[in-house]
Amino acid sequence: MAEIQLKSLAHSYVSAPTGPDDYAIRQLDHVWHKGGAYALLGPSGCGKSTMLNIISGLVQPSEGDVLFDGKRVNELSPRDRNIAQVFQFPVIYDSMTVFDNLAFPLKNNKIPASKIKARVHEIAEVLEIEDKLYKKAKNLTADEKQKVSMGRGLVREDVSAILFDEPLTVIDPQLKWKLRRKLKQIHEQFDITMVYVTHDQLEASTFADKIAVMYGGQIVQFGTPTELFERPNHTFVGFFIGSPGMNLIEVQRCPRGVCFGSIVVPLDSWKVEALQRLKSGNIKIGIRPEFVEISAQPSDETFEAEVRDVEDLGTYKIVTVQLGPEILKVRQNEDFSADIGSRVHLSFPSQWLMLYVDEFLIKEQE
Ligand SMILES: Nc1ncnc2c1ncn2[C@@H]1O[C@H](COP(=O)(O)OP(=O)(O)OP(=O)(O)O)[C@@H](O)[C@H]1O
Repeated sequence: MAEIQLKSLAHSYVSAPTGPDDYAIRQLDHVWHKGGAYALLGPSGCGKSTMLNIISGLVQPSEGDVLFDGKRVNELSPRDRNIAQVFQFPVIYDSMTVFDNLAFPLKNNKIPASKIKARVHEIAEVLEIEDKLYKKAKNLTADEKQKVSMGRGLVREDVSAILFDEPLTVIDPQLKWKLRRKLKQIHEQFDITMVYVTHDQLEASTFADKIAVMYGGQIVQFGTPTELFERPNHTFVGFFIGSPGMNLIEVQRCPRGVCFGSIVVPLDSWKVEALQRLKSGNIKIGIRPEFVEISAQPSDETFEAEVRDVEDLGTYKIVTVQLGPEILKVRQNEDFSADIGSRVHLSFPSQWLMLYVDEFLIKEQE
């Protein structure tokens, strides 16, 4: 097991990159700590697989260093880095039995036969494929094959880390949940550094203690699922995490706050000071649908909006409202009711009203 550090890392598939758009990974520093269960979450094309392949050694970074426990490994082959990688589609030998597939990485490392047998049985038991051990892999279902593929990653006790690249894509939806739980359990049992790539926020938050959100070749936030929800560090995190995502409104500077259309939103004094200091005109406010409050009566702190839609989602409702030129989503309890076209009064509690300049969150200490 190792601590994996990425230092001033950048990667371009173009031989002579001319600008940031030519980079699949833009320069970043990041540490995956020893024994952590991490998810790397982001949309298609943001650079997740490139990052995994740089860690495992399948791709050589064009700039920067990869360090395992402080030692530079840029020149080491995947085998010498001792990384296990589980891909989207099962990588197994069809003509071998399940036992031989699982034993293969250990035989390669010259582990004694008795130890191999014990370890293979241990992993097969955890993955619930013990009864398949002496069957040919080609006779397995797609789910079982992927379990074997995962088992080949998990079987080695000496690995620096296990990297999972969307491993549950081929798995039946009902089994996905079970396998994710299983991986979590394996992590707790064996205490291995695991990095799990996905574009599914639910998958990321059920597996990982901490999630790195990637966007446009950058890690825009690294935090717990709660941190990503409550304090999105970048507008993309606000939009991508949550269902529906954060309400984001383009605004202008106004005395004591910001405004859009004829709506003036007062801000805490430290936010106003930050806006005076920062020069950019790219300003947004963000608030999650869960944190917008609706009241029947107006007050000095409310904004009048028009109800456009009320969607009943069983245990809660999503209310769509029009506030000035903007459409917002508000989450309400299942007992909320309002006629379409009726007026409601919204308030934005200041601790949940985020301010973004150039897409990044403005924090109080800045
Ligand atoms: N071998 C390659 N040669 C050239 N460009 C590549 C190569 N592999 C990836 N890219 C480009 O690099 C960028 C990042 O791709 P990458 O596969 O790392 O993203 P991803 O987040 O894993 O996407 P997905 O979820 O679709 O797999 C994309 O623009 C992609 O087109």
